[in-house]
Amino acid sequence: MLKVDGVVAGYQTGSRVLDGFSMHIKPGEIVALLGRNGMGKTTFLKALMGHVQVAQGSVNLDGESIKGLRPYEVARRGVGYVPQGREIFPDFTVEENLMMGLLGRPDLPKQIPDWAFEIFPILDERRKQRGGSMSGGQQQQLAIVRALVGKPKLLLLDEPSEGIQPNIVQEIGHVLSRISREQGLTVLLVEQNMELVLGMAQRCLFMENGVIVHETQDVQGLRTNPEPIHRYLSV
Ligand SMILES: Nc1ncnc2c1ncn2[C@@H]1O[C@H](COP(=O)(O)OP(=O)(O)OP(=O)(O)O)[C@@H](O)[C@H]1O
Repeated sequence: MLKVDGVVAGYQTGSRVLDGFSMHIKPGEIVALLGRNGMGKTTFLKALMGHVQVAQGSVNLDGESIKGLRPYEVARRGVGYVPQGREIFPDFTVEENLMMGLLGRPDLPKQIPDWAFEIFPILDERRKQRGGSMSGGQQQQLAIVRALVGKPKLLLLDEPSEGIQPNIVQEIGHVLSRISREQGLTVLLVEQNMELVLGMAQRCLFMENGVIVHETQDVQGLRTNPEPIHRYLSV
């Protein structure tokens, strides 16, 4: 469903944070993208979304190029993005934040669907509460549901566990795995928390200096043979 070939991208002209980056994801798959700080994981998600310009290479979603599209156009093609740090609107209520998730999808009804409040029940209890007054974990749940109300077929998550208590991390993992299983949602997860990765991912890609350097299909095998984790993630 997503096929990326030879992507070169960076922040200044000529910079190659992504240096010929290639990967693919099958429909309904949950793939983790792993690597040390500064290797280009966030840059890749930004390049997919159109926040960072792709200088070379191709980016195809369901056989159609999304390279060079603006972020709102990428969202309309069915890509949801939960950025690092969540970036919810702190002065808006839970409901208002969720409405923002519908803004990019003029084809959908301008009403938050009931199911949005069933994904994480805490959001139903806190409908009228300001996003900024909630815990980090609740804000992350809000950011995820805000992306889901736009009905993405591919969800990009950038370090969703960062700064969040373990029980909420676990709940997020369970919920997204279930949605993927039941509804065929494809997920690309950038994450440092190996418990979340091992609990969710069906395939792991290890990234170094702007390219994928290793792939493992046997995610559970990383528990008994963590050598790639040590090699590509330890500092
Ligand atoms: N806005 C920016 N302007 C210029 N350079 C940037 C910018 N954002 C990131 N970089 C640089 O691009 C490189 C890759 O950063 P990126 O954030 O993609 O790494 P990462 O693998 O996601 O790591 P982290 O876990 O620290 O977020 C780093 O060298 C970083 O300094």
